[in-house]
Amino acid sequence: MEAGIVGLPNVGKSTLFNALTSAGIPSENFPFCTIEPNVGVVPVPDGRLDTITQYIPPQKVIPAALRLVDIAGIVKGASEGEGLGNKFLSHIRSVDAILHVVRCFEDDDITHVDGSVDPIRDIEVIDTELMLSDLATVDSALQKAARNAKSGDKDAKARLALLQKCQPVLAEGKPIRNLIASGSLDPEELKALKSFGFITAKQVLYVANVDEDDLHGEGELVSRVRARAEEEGGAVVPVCAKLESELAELDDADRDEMLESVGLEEPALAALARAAYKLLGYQSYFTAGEKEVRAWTIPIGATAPQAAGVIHTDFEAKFIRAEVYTLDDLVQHKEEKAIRDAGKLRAEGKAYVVQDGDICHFLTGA
Ligand SMILES: Nc1ncnc2c1ncn2[C@@H]1O[C@H](COP(=O)(O)OP(=O)(O)OP(=O)(O)O)[C@@H](O)[C@H]1O
Ligand SMILES: [Mg+2]
Repeated sequence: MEAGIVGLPNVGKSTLFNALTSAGIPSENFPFCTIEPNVGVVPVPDGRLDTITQYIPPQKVIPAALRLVDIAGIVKGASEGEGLGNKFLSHIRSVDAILHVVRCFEDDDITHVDGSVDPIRDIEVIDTELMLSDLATVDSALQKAARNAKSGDKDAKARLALLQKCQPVLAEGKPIRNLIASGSLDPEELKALKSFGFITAKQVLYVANVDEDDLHGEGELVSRVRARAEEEGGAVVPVCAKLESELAELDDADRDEMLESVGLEEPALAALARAAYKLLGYQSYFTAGEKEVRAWTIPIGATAPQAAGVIHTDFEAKFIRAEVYTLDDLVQHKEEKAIRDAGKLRAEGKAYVVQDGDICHFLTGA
């Protein structure tokens, strides 16, 4: 899973990225501090991995990973080449989801490019640029599709028809995700849509970058962002990027102490990852053995062969069956052999829909 971080300049994107990835890239109080995009991989915290490793101690534990792309701040006019934004938008065309960092902290020492803190205005500036950028994409794709469709090719005609549905939505100032949410596209069209890399087709998770004294996001500014997210079926996670970056520098014991002293149960990454999973309709299953215990990310509803295909593309086609048990089975019986002896190790076929938290072995053919 890959998420792209967007937002106005100087709102805390790189601070957040650093806190999550411990990458130590520059995050200073001046707009456009980031120029080249930064890519980092963060492990997704999952307490179930700890439970599994209590019973099946492995040589290594591999949590699910979230790839983050931190790009330059986007300003008004970015889609036409203002600021640094335009060129960098291309770096987020392939991500699965957008993390939109919105400034919700008041601090006179930190420059706001528009002079005041106003999260909804800021969101609209970014949304407009993303829509204009998609509109440019749709316009050039339309020309190409129209040329190709002249040959009478069926696929080319379908692409043209799809683009003709997208164009008016964007021209009206609406994101493509509204078109998706309206349910008027069929599965074929939804699949084809991906190939265009529209930024506004992606789900958005708002990261409300809050003051140190509003860590739970109960303030007025965050509630405005929350209302906005609800309107579009998105979600908001309050994060104090500054505090998170301080937490990231500490060792485990000091971190727990600091979390307790500020009244937080966990670093924001855990909540962020959970929200991103939920928004994207993702879940995890596990593989567990002496060599490694590992979490894998799959869409809700994935069948056993599709889940196996995440491990290795060949496994999907070569899938024979899966042996599946649950975390509860493991806690109750303490080892796999006992689970098998108790008749709880289920043999599942191609149609099995993998459930969140399943522990699986896949049997595959040559
Ligand atoms: N929650 C917060 N409270 C107070 N200050 C913050 C908070 N989050 C970030 N800052 C400060 O805001 C400044 C800008 O942060 P950062 O460089 O991460 O922004 P950015 O969005 O990456 O900017 P650019 O688009 O220029 O790359 C830094 O000085 C940082 O310490
Ligand atoms: Mg930055």
